[in-house]
Amino acid sequence: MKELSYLNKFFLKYKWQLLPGVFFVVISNLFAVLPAQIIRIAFDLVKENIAVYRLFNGFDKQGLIYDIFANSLLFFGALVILMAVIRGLFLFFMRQTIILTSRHIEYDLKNEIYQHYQELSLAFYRRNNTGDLMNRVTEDVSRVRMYIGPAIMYTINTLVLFILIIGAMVSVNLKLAVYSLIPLPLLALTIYFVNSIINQKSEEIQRRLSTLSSFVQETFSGIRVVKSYVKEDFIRAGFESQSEAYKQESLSLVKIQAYFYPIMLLMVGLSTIITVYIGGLQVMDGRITAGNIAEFIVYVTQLTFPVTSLGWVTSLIQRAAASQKRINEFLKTEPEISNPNPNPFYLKGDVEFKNVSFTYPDTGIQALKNVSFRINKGELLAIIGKTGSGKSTIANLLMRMYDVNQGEILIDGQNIKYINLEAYRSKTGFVPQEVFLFSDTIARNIAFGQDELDMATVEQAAKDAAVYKNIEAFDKKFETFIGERGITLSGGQKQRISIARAIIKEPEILIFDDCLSAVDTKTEEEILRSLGKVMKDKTSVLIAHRVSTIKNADQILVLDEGEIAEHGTHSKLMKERGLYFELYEKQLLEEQELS
Ligand SMILES: Nc1ncnc2c1ncn2[C@@H]1O[C@H](COP(=O)(O)OP(=O)(O)OP(=O)(O)O)[C@@H](O)[C@H]1O
Repeated sequence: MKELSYLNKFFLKYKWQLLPGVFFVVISNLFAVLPAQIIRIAFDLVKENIAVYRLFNGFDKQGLIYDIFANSLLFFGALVILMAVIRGLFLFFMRQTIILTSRHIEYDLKNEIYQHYQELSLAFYRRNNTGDLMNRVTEDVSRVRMYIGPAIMYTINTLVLFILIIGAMVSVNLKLAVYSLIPLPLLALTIYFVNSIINQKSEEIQRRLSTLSSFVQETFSGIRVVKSYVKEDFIRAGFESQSEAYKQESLSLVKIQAYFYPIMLLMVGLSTIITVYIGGLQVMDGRITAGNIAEFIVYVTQLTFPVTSLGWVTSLIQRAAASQKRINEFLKTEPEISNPNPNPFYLKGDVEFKNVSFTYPDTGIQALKNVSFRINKGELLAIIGKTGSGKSTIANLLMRMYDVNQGEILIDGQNIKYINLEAYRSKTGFVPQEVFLFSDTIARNIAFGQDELDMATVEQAAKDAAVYKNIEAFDKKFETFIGERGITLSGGQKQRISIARAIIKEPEILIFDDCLSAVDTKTEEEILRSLGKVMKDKTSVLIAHRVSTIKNADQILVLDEGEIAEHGTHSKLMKERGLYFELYEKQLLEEQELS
């Protein structure tokens, strides 16, 4: 319950919508209780009038008495209908205020969580899986809304109705009131237990369903592997057993649900029988009228739904509290990387690593050890090294996806931790190793970093990334849709679109993380030639596996197990006859064998 207090700020924000809602609940309940009293008056009237009518047996006036009697009954009937209509009107207002507000709060909460997600650093996304992130912003928020809307509305409704009805019952006859109310707490308890079981079962079904969907999603994404290994039957059997488990859970839920209504009706029936029996005794003793019994039966029926909702509401609140706890866990997670400095920052492009060491926080893998180098504005630094030697880690640190453990990274002479991060990132073009393109048009994918789509610059960026001709060859050219609903691009095309996206920002620093791996050496040369123009006067970091890609760089770093093994220009490193030289010779040999 403590967790739910997080929502109080929203209640405060929407108090002028919620307070009238509470008022409408009270009024609607008043009109729910009044008809019972009208029914009592009408009932007693029927009894008295029948006696009077019989008295006039054989007299002319008997017809007149009948007319008066019938008209007054019609009048009471109309009154009950009127009350129901007025009640309906206020119930409508009640929903329009309370339930509507709950939707507003749901919207605010979703946006707050999403906003917070975006502030969290890469390490957070490594720790938590996407499914979990999605669930908290959708499923959990929906459960919390059930507390804000229906749970609160029904709680107030039940409270008000209880006070009004029990007050009315006690004022008529205390003994009858106590007896007819006895089965109701039992009903509330039973509903609570049945509901808890239903919730447990529903959650289990939900879990089974998501396992089933993940299974289907994964097997369809990997359908090429499934088919090539002729594993269709094996996969089908897996699907069947997952479906069977889902079916069994669903069947057991249906069984429990089948108990729900009979139990409820049994308890209500018990209350009515007790009311009629004890009420009858009281009428015989002359303490109440027969009309009072009718009045009490209406009261008991009216209490049924609120009592039922009491059990339901309790489990709703429990579920909402558990969901809010999960949401709070994420909301209270502090971003490890934050923007410390809102002052404007105009990036020039000098970069320096000073004795940088870095260990990944979750795995404890030390990826860099005492790395130092300096790149002046306009220079090209190339990084080469075995797989896992720490090349991408340098790119990650340069984008400040993580903070270093030891040493410092200086940008234009200032520590990267203290400069305006947004200003810095917006002037740094990063092409990651794993290309990610959105399910959107090619034009919008390239223009991702732009505030407004400008086709002239999009086309220029495509030309600079040497992908323009490929795009022009598509039917819809730059309007071609890519991703799940669109065409499938080749690995090399994707890489070049990703490059175009980075250079369209006109960045001062460019980082290419092994983004030419999927193109042949001829295309690679073409890309490097056209990129040469873009990279002129800009600071660039080029991570590559092929020596041919990087030999013209101003400086080359050779990394080995997180350390700089060699550092210098191509000719210097060739003279040293170390790792770089070995790599060069090996790759030269491979190329000769291929050609
Ligand atoms: N996000 C991460 N969390 C934990 N450990 C990581 C993470 N990324 C990389 N590592 C580890 O850090 C080390 C250096 O990895 P890095 O990606 O920098 O190597 P690389 O030289 O770029 O390799 P490749 O050429 O294969 O891309 C590896 O041992 C890797 O397992």
